[in-house]
Amino acid sequence: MTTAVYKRILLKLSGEALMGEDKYGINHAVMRRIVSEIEEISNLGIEIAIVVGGGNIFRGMKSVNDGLERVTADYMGMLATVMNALALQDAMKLAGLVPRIQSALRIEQVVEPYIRGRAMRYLKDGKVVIFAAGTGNPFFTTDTAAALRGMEMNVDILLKATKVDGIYTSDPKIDPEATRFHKLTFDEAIAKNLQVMDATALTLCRDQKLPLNVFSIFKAGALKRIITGEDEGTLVTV
Ligand SMILES: Nc1ncnc2c1ncn2[C@@H]1O[C@H](COP(=O)(O)OP(=O)(O)OP(=O)(O)O)[C@@H](O)[C@H]1O
Ligand SMILES: O=c1ccn([C@@H]2O[C@H](COP(=O)(O)O)[C@@H](O)[C@H]2O)c(=O)[nH]1
Repeated sequence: MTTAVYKRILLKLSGEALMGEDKYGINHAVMRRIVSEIEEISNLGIEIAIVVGGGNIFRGMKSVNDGLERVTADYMGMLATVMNALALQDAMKLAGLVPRIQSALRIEQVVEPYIRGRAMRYLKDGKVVIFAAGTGNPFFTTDTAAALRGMEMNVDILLKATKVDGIYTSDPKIDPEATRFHKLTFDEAIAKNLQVMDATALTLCRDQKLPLNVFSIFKAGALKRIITGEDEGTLVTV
């Protein structure tokens, strides 16, 4: 019998992961594969909260160079995460999961607003809660939203699902010599400025002692292996 070592998790899904090998947007075949990985751990009785990124559609900082005001660009980035959340919700429904989106920005005809108590109840009821629109504030990222919501939901661990299989000495997409860390402390990750996750998110996790595991969502079964306590990706602790 498979035994889970975590009861409740916060899964940060990178927006860029949702586009697979495409250049932009959502690749629905990739989305279905990701959902099937989530379904596998939901079947183990894990309570799952998700923060979804928006980098596959819009990144605030990038558009500032094209003449947008930073705050405008960041709101556009947050709205991009709502689009991803809607697509993820429908893919989850098709797979038989029961998702609920809560948004940090109020757009009530589309999704319900973030209400902590309600989100906690959904999790206890076995529903998958998708947090959209990041923190609701410009100048932040969805990594920081993941750390924040993870702490608010009292999760056991923050799992950052991305395109690379852990934290490397430098960006493995650029540096072929980069080597992967199995384990790190938050202080080491911050001091080495490893870029895989922003410093605000790392600091929040460190201060609240919320462990973090960075792994590849494209590696079949990786999510389940982490949940069952196997060594996968990079584990960051205090
Ligand atoms: N030291 C490092 N170790 C691992 N990955 C790194 C490192 N430095 C930079 N990266 C890059 O960081 C990326 C992980 O960030 P990712 O794009 O998943 O997060 P994000 O920016 O939060 O997501 P989104 O696409 O939603 O904006 C990897 O694809 C990798 O190329
Ligand atoms: O709390 C937040 C979260 C996000 N943003 C903006 O959205 C985009 C997309 O988020 P990613 O974390 O890069 O996936 C981000 O570039 C910001 O512009 C935000 O302003 N506040």
